[in-house]
Amino acid sequence: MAVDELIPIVMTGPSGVGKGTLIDKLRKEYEGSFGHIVSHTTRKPREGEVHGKHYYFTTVPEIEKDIADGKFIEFANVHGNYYGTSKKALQDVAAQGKLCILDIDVQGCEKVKKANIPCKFIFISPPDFSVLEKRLIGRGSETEETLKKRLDTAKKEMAYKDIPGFFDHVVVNDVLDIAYADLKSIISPFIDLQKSRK
Ligand SMILES: Nc1ncnc2c1ncn2[C@@H]1O[C@H](COP(=O)(O)OP(=O)(O)OP(=O)(O)O)[C@@H](O)[C@H]1O
Repeated sequence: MAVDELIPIVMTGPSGVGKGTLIDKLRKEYEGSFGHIVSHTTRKPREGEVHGKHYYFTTVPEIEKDIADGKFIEFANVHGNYYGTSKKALQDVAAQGKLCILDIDVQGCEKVKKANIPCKFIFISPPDFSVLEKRLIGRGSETEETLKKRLDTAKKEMAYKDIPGFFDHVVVNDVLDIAYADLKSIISPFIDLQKSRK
């Protein structure tokens, strides 16, 4: 498949499915092809997360003002925290001739679609629901309360993958290497295009 436009790649899927893990692998293998889009969030930093690198950590009043000013292409309030991608963050990456990869939730995808921004939409799905719970517990990032919230949200998000035409691709993340190979086959035409434009 040939592509002729360096459109952003949007990865979504329930919390704990492995989006971050897959994106990290892509970034390692194709170092230099992907720009770094720094999202904004009002959640507290996890250990090791750096402001301006992993996220712009911001406050609710600040992000609400920027959203009202139309500075975000998508944003969502997930589990009581805002997450969003500013237009400027995408422009910064495009200006460097790099490929954008967005890790956003399903609500964010809806907003990007409504904003008519052309993107490649990829849903990362768990093989089954119990796997999600295991991965979230295994990651050690959740309290009992946030785990329940994430799993409740995940149930709703999973329904979207079956909406005809909503996603361009669904990748099942069961065995990591197989999921990664599937993802690579979808993304490699974009990598080729990005490299040819250097
Ligand atoms: N195929 C896989 N098999 C087993 N474990 C996996 C697999 N993919 C990811 N994991 C593990 O599952 C946990 C959740 O993965 P990750 O943090 O990448 O999820 P995420 O979708 O980015 O979540 P969030 O949206 O909450 O950031 C991590 O501990 C990761 O190492």
